[in-house]
Amino acid sequence: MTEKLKNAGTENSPALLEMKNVTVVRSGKKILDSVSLSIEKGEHVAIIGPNGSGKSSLIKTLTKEYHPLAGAEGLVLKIMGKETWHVFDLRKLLGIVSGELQQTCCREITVFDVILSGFFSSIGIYYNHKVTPEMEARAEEILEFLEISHLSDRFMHELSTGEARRVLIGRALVHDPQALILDEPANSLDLKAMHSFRESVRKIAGSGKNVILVTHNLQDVIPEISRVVLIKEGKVFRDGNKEKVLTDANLSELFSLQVKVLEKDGYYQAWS
Ligand SMILES: Nc1ncnc2c1ncn2[C@@H]1O[C@H](COP(=O)(O)OP(=O)(O)OP(=O)(O)O)[C@@H](O)[C@H]1O
Repeated sequence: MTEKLKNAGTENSPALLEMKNVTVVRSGKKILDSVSLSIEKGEHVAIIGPNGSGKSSLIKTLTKEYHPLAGAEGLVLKIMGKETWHVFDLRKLLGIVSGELQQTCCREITVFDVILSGFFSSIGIYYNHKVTPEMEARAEEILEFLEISHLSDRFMHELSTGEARRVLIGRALVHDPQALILDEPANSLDLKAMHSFRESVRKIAGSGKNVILVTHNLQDVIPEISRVVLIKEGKVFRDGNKEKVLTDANLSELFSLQVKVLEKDGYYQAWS
């Protein structure tokens, strides 16, 4: 057992995540296999793996969309020290941005309404939603923080992918979550959009929240992320310090391909 697992949080300051022996089975297949992973409050972590390795399933297990196989020996799944969560409270704690969410939001809804709708866990504002002046002030504050106030009245379906991605970060931030979880965040962003996106995420990483980045692309790993977890075939394959984990040998074994890793100014790239 690693030191990180032994020391997962304390009673007064619990770990953001404590997972031990978590196995998830879907359609008769083990998609997570005895996963043990602990993430401290405020820690920034990249979870990297090939397509189909189980990254999104791991996140869906955190958000209670997928459930671990009950009865596994030594099974633990705690978030902020608690095993049982109301899904609504969990959504306030974990701000999630994914490609799936972007597809759902790509409609005739204004940016301002999409951000506000984070308060109601909806997409858009409906007649039964009571929007308070405090909520509007918070939405405006977030637009400013992310430097996207100029997009406020634009419709989501008219935005570029990069702009929309930053709006979704804004939606995820309304509740001031402890963790921002980004699932394949920079997919299909061009160089400039990727730069703006990274700058937004770096700002959030500097604000004391956890940034948990799920990706198969090394370029997404911002310098603030110091720990990397490699996932292969539903298992934790490597877990540790970024410099020690992101090696040619580890990445080659992870992707079953000869891979060369390059680092420049705190950013990484993989060549095959
Ligand atoms: N609900 C489900 N029912 C059946 N199989 C599933 C389900 N969800 C995930 N899987 C399978 O579990 C495996 C892991 O999927 P997952 O989406 O977690 O991978 P991933 O690492 O996020 O992949 P990608 O990088 O392509 O998004 C895949 O083989 C997938 O087909």
